[in-house]
Amino acid sequence: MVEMAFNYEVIGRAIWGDLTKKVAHDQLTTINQETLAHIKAFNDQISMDDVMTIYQPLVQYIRLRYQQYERALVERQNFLGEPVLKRPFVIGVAGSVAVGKSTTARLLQLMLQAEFGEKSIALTTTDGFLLPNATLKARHLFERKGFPESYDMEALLTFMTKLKEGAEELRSPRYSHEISDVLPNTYDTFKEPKIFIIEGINTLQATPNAPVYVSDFFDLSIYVDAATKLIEEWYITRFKALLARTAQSGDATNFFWPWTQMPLSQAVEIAHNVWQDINLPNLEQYILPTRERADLVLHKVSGHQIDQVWLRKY
Ligand SMILES: Nc1ncnc2c1ncn2[C@@H]1O[C@H](COP(=O)(O)OP(=O)(O)O)[C@@H](O)[C@H]1O
Ligand SMILES: CC(C)(COP(=O)(O)O)[C@@H](O)C(=O)NCCC(=O)O
Repeated sequence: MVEMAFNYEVIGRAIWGDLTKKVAHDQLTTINQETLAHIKAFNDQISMDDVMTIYQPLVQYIRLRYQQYERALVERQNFLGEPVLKRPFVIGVAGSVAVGKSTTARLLQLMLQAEFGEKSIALTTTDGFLLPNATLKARHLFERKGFPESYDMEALLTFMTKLKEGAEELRSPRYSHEISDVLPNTYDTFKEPKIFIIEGINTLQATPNAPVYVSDFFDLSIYVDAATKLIEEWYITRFKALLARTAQSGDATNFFWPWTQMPLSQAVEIAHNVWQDINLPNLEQYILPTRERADLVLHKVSGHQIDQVWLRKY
């Protein structure tokens, strides 16, 4: 049996946190008050200690990788005697449902925007490429939501191809956790970003019947990891927050409304069952086995604190 994580350099929080101190001062991004305010406004639960200790060195590392990427692109086009193309540097973020992928991706977007400019950094999620709930139900796939067959992988691969071809304008369908469905005719649009972040449970998965993987389009991949029991806890906390928001809105058409009309303990029990029957098997069978594909693993412990960063050696 091959030991897990054997292909990674496992770097503890304190050592990782010290890395930016070794970067020449003129290259160091200082997180200004404005960026901190944006982060707080987006999620006030995010620890500022994590922002400084984990994310600041990570942004430095991404900048390094971005510079290497740009150089390689110029050298390749020079070799071919062709003009240099505008191809975004693509970062994929993977991990379980509710592990914190979208929070990590948004945090990275805000921090990279401070460095590269707001318009340069775009973000989308593969949730938008899920088949709509009505289609999943019609195909008897609703209990398989999040599993590979519940996505329109062809549309996702077409999107990735256009993105890397440097399309001038591009759009991706939007998913809403509030209604737990893809929003009809609602898109995010992108105009030639320098860095494109795409997050989703399936970003490192193989694509059945297609010659390429989504991750073939990535220049850097990140897997957000944690013990399964903790992720289940975070899933339930998020569920309760969504219920509270729905109850407060008084919107009886909301997907979560029926759960607001029963005792909380009963609703939470249903959520535990959804975790047990859908999201946990998906994690064990399809998501966790992709972890070792990632260039970098952010390992979380209680309270979402990152205790280790794993950097792939080979
Ligand atoms: N760094 C963090 N600090 C505090 N809470 C977090 C952090 N990351 C995620 N969360 C919370 O954990 C839950 C799941 O996070 P989310 O980003 O929605 O996960 P995912 O996109 O992987 O499903 C949410 O309630 C979110 O607010
Ligand atoms: C949309 C998802 C597949 C992916 O979610 P995410 O990683 O954004 O949390 C997931 O949230 C989901 O809906 N799973 C199906 C079972 C459930 O309702 O949780």
